[in-house]
Amino acid sequence: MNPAWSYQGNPALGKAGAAWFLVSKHAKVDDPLQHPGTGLIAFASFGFSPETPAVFEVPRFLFGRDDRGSWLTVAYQAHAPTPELAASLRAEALAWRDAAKASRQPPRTPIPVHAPKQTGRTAYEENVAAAVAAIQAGEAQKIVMARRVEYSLKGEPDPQEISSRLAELLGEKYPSCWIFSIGGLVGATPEMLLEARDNRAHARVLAGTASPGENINLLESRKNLHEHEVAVASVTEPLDALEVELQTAGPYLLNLPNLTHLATDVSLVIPPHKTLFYLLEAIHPTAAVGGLPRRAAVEFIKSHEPSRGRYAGPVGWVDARGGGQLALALRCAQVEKRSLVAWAGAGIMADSDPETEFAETEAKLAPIRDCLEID
Ligand SMILES: C=C(O[C@@H]1C=C(C(=O)O)C=C[C@H]1O)C(=O)O
Repeated sequence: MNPAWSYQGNPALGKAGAAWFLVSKHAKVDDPLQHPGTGLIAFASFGFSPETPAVFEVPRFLFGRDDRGSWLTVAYQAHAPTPELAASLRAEALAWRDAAKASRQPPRTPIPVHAPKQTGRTAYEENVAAAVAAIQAGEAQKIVMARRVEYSLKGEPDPQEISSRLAELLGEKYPSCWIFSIGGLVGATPEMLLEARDNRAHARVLAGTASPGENINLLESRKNLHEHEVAVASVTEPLDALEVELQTAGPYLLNLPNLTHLATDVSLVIPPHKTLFYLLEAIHPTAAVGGLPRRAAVEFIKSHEPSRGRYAGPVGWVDARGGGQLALALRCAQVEKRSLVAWAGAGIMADSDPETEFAETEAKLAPIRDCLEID
């Protein structure tokens, strides 16, 4: 279904924010509920780097639900909106909802795929060794290296159905994570880049990981604590430079079904007349997915990895009141016509071991792998 509004091209986050500000300012919004998720909403998924085209759009119809109830939002563009037009769109939306309810309850059974042709293990371990060498040579302090794994889908897949099924399965298996499905990128992420409501925002920074069977106490591991500190500083330092008032709480242990992370919460006050996008542009990519210094790490990533697409980019939704949630697109896969492309990465420091880092990416692929039936 065509969106009511979409941003074309590959915007820098600040530009996307400016476009959204204009749309929000000029839109006529009738929203009797006025709570998070109601009113004018856009779904957004940006690339890890600005060369990747973003998906940023207002759906024509949106069915929302929270613990207070459910609602329907209809969005449209018209020069001279009339009550008749609104009524006919509402009728169309309800018919669409009923048809969707009747036809497709995605089965909650694993998605059949072929085993990947290659794990990419050797290439990944070589990349990690190269990153360690670059760090030891003083080119950077931390570089996050990621790998992509492609599963081909069996049978005659319907990408829309695969996306809904993957989102359902992830929601069931990873209830404490943020589930997203935007433009075929589907995942269950534990990391919140920035969520905003009124003039307050909040981030959850993750870095430092213990995989199952790895017998370490992250809160006593110098390597992991240092890796974590670097990631937290990559969020707080740019915000301090913008004179944003902030507080941090952490590190603490975040236990997930597949692994444990070191986590720090950052709370901040959004400066007057500034938006979520303005702050995002200052911190993305954080050292949780890029590295330190940011520019050197991103250059290294670009010269050693294929394009990450929208993996490790901001993903979520924004409203017209300056609120929203933009998480980091991790633990996710891009659904293509005949394949599913999953990504996972790990933060590399001077003393990282390629085999251990590979094992960590395997653990980070678990959420996607848990939803597949691999032959
Ligand atoms: C890069 C990923 O995860 C990030 C890297 C982490 C680490 O290296 O310890 C931990 C959490 C995430 O910030 C990923 O899941 O692909």
